[in-house]
Amino acid sequence: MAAGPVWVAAGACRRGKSDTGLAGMAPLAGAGAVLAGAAAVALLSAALVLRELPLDAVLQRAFSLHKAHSIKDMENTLQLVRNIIPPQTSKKHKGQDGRIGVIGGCQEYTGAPYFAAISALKVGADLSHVFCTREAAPVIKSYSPELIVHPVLDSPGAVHDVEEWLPRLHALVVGPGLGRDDTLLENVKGILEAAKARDIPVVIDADGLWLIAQHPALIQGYRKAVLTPNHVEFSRLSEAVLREPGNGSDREAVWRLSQALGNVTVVRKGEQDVLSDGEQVLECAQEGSSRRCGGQGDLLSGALGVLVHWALLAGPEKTNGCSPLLLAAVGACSLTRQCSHQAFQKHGRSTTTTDMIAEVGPAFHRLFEA
Ligand SMILES: NC(=O)C1=CN([C@@H]2O[C@H](COP(=O)(O)OP(=O)(O)OC[C@H]3O[C@@H](n4cnc5c(N)ncnc54)[C@H](OP(=O)(O)O)[C@@H]3O)[C@@H](O)[C@H]2O)[C@@H](O)CC1
Ligand SMILES: Nc1ncnc2c1ncn2[C@@H]1O[C@H](COP(=O)(O)OP(=O)(O)OP(=O)(O)O)[C@@H](O)[C@H]1O
Ligand SMILES: [Mg+2]
Repeated sequence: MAAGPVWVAAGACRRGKSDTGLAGMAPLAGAGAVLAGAAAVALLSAALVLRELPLDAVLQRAFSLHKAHSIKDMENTLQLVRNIIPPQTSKKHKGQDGRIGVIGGCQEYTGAPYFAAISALKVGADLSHVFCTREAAPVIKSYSPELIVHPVLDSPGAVHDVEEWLPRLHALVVGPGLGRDDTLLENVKGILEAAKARDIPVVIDADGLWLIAQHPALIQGYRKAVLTPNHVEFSRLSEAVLREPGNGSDREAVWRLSQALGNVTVVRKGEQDVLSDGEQVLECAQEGSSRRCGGQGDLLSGALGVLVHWALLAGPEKTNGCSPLLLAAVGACSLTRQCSHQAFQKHGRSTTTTDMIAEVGPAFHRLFEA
């Protein structure tokens, strides 16, 4: 089996809540690691409840206590990601493995929504829709016959036009190539409200995060939302929500932002990805590449849209009580970095996101099926 992601986990995944916020341990391999992880999280939870230790001291202790077990946790976490992947059988019909909608695509940016939507298909969704502006539609359609492209995002009835499709969609990816036009952002506000009303999970990235920084209440407390900020987007969000610049590379800042947003899952991308649902903090340092071409975050957001659907569908017995969105984010982060790593080995300095998307199949197999 390929070396999995290098994880430093504040605590292994756990089964539901009890009075300490922890409950029965995962009956999985590496139980020792799970116990250590649980101890770390219990320590964190207890300290937070008692407010006796400053959080950073608790986090440091949690992480140091846990470092020794991170390999076991890493295997444990990766196994949990594998658990949520639906089997491929002849008994399924088109759409059952996922129908994903990407909300984004405007005159300036047509690549980002394409990258997100095609990545969702390559990960294993059956159908991938893009809801973009009228002028972006023919361009995105020209990239790929596999995508179903709706030129509605700047129409007067944009919210209604998208809302009509929501009953047929399992998850939305909001923001790739959206741009910051006020009318479009206003339409996306309505689309987010409609998605929440239907309990549809949403991945929010790129200019979708620009919108959230202006109106955090849009997703406050919506635990089926995952935010995927890069460094700059994280600072904007942290400034808007916590009134502090937020050093995105430290775990506490990510944990705080998730907490402040009501346990919305936050994935702060970077040299290491830091992930938190406001209860646990995970880090992914899966070897990626030193190539920083645009579009890699779009690959991640598209992959995440599918994995979120699968994780929620799998149910707690498969996720062992771990947050399904956090697990899905772990999977998407490690997959994106593995794609980057594999593509860079072949193309070096000339690697593009298109090359990375071509690696989704082999990278997925290597991480989750081999
Ligand atoms: N082919 C396409 O269609 C693509 C379209 N895309 C779409 O573009 C839209 C805007 O996206 P964006 O990422 O440029 O965001 P934005 O906040 O304007 O950046 C402002 C400043 O932040 C910095 N900076 C940027 N990234 C950083 C990072 N990772 N880590 C650290 N710093 C970073 C950098 O600052 P500088 O280096 O200039 O000082 C930059 O100038 C969005 O809708 C997206 O989906 C992209 O997905 C790519 C492919
Ligand atoms: N310094 C780094 N070293 C290794 N991997 C990195 C580094 N910075 C980011 N990554 C990885 O690159 C991917 C995209 O992260 P990035 O911060 O570029 O997102 P983004 O700016 O939203 O990308 P996009 O251009 O699609 O908008 C993620 O998988 C992240 O883990
Ligand atoms: Mg981005």
